[in-house]
Amino acid sequence: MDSSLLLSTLNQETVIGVEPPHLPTNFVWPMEDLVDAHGELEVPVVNLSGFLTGDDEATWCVAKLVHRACLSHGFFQVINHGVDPALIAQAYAQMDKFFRVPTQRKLSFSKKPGLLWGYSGAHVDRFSSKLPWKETLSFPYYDHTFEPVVANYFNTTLGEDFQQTGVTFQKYCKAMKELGVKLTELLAISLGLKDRLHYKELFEEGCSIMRCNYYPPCHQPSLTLGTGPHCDPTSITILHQDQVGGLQVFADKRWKIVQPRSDAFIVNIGDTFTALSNGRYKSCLHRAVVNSYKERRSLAFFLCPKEDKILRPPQDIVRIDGTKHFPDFTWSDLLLFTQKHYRADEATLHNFTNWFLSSKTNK
Ligand SMILES: C=C1C[C@]23C[C@H]1CC[C@H]2[C@]1(C)CCC[C@@](C)(C(=O)O)[C@H]1[C@@H]3C(=O)O
Ligand SMILES: O=C(O)CCC(=O)C(=O)O
Ligand SMILES: [Fe+2]
Repeated sequence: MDSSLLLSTLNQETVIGVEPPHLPTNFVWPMEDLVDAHGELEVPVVNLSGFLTGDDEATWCVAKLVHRACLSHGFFQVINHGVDPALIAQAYAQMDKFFRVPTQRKLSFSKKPGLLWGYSGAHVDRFSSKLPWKETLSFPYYDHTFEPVVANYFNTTLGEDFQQTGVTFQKYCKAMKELGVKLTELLAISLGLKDRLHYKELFEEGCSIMRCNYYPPCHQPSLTLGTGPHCDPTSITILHQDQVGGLQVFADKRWKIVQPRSDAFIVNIGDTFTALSNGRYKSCLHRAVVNSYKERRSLAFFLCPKEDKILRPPQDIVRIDGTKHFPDFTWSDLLLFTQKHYRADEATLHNFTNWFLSSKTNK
């Protein structure tokens, strides 16, 4: 399907009294992915204030909460995280400015094949079925070169009328990286590691992924999905959703609604951190549904380790567990798998492990 035709499908105006055309079949998802949610997920609320100010007792308390949440379905939310609410509001405002740009101009920022960075409309450039009802803008964040990589990205790739967007997301991503690295410390504590900084050096020079998700209203929301069922292949996701609601987590054999909280960031464990915890912490299975009455936005920051670092769980954990459940791999290996060989879903890590081991034995 031609991208601009597809995008006019995504962004069609509903005209009162005029029957909208049927959803194109490539947006229709299988029934098993469309099962209704049942009730709300009781999301553990982790108050970070004591941990962030070095209060040992408060740290111990939240580490136990995080441990329980990560053992069950790899999902919790954090409050008193230290991120300025005004910065979050500016990020949404700048994201809205981008997605309001005329279709042809957005298409001019399209991702190059095989690359993550840039604009995508329903991933029509990558997939021909189960198209997600969303537009995305993805860009890199790293800080070990001391250049403002996000501000530069917007200036050079999107042009000077997006200069303020770049400045805003430079600040936003810096805040996300700082929070993310602190969360790796809290996760190390929750796993009982002697060295609470054990994971930190994996991420300091990593290139993380910032993704703005824009979900237009859909006239047949029950037939499609904004983002299909999946576990994030990355390590830790720090997500803010607007107040419209749509994020759902699969827990206790049911899809559960995640009630938006404007003062909270949602944190979910990804496949890479599941491997780094030797399988103890669950990679959270989640999806995003759409609706017929209002667009929905989410800001997803995917913390990623340095691409070439060998990823393996701490020896203490493997010794206690008696076996190492995943092969040593790099984030570069897993990212390549999701971008060139496999569409990330609920079984990415299992299929990656088989692919990775078979490709090694065939060498
Ligand atoms: C490494 C990544 C691949 C995806 C973006 C990041 C982390 C989440 C992944 C994704 C969102 C999981 C669902 C499928 C996907 C194709 C999507 O809907 O965007 C995934 C992303 C991607 O491959 O672009
Ligand atoms: O938009 C959401 O709430 C979830 C998006 C998501 O899971 C993702 O981008 O990986
Ligand atoms: Fe996700």
